[in-house]
Amino acid sequence: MLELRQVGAAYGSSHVLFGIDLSICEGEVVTLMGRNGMGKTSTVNSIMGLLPLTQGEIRFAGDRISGLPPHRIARAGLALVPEGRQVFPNLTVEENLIATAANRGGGTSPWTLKAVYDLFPALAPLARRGAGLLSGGEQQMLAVGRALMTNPRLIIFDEATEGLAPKIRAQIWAALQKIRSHGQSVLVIDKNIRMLSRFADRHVILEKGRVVWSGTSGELDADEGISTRFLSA
Ligand SMILES: Nc1ncnc2c1ncn2[C@@H]1O[C@H](COP(=O)(O)OP(=O)(O)OP(=O)(O)O)[C@@H](O)[C@H]1O
Repeated sequence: MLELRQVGAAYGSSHVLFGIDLSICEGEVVTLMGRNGMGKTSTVNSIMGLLPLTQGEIRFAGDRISGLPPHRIARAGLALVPEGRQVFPNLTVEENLIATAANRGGGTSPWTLKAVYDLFPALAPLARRGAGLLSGGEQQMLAVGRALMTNPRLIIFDEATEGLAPKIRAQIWAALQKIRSHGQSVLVIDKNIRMLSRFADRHVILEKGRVVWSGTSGELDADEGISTRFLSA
């Protein structure tokens, strides 16, 4: 469904990605891991059309999407829950959810307002509250809900639990498990390797803008050295 072939990218003259290969099949959950500054967010930005490619190509659902503007890529069925929970602060919770509503994936049981409130019961009583007045955890739930309301073919979570209190973090992980059980294809970036190995099918580890390891959760669990070599601080 998503395929990156030999993707390179740069911020101006500063090259940060060097020939990334990555693929995600329908219904698969794949993680992108690596220490700080290794290129995870840059890879996501390349997929979403926010960072131009210097080499390679990105295909999604059979079509080439690299080179398209971000709104066209989103319309093709890709949704991003970015780092730092971006919601419209001047709209209410419900307006935020409705603002993005669509059925881009064309699924038969699309996400609706009710389904999002069932997923995050804490949001329902806040429906008419301005999103800018929510706590960090509530804003993150809303950011996930907004992405789901587009009914994407593939949803990308970039550090969705970063900086949240443990209780809220657990709620977001529980929601991600439910989203996954809907058969949703997911690309997830997070530092919690234990949660990721339980949650995902496959993993891709980046180091200095290159893929240095990829494999299944079983392979990751079987070799503790991988985590020490590529992930620990
Ligand atoms: N806007 C930017 N301009 C110039 N260089 C950037 C920019 N954003 C990121 N970089 C550089 O690109 C490289 C990869 O950064 P990136 O944010 O993709 O890493 P990351 O793996 O997502 O890290 P983190 O976990 O800290 O978010 C780093 O060397 C970083 O300094």
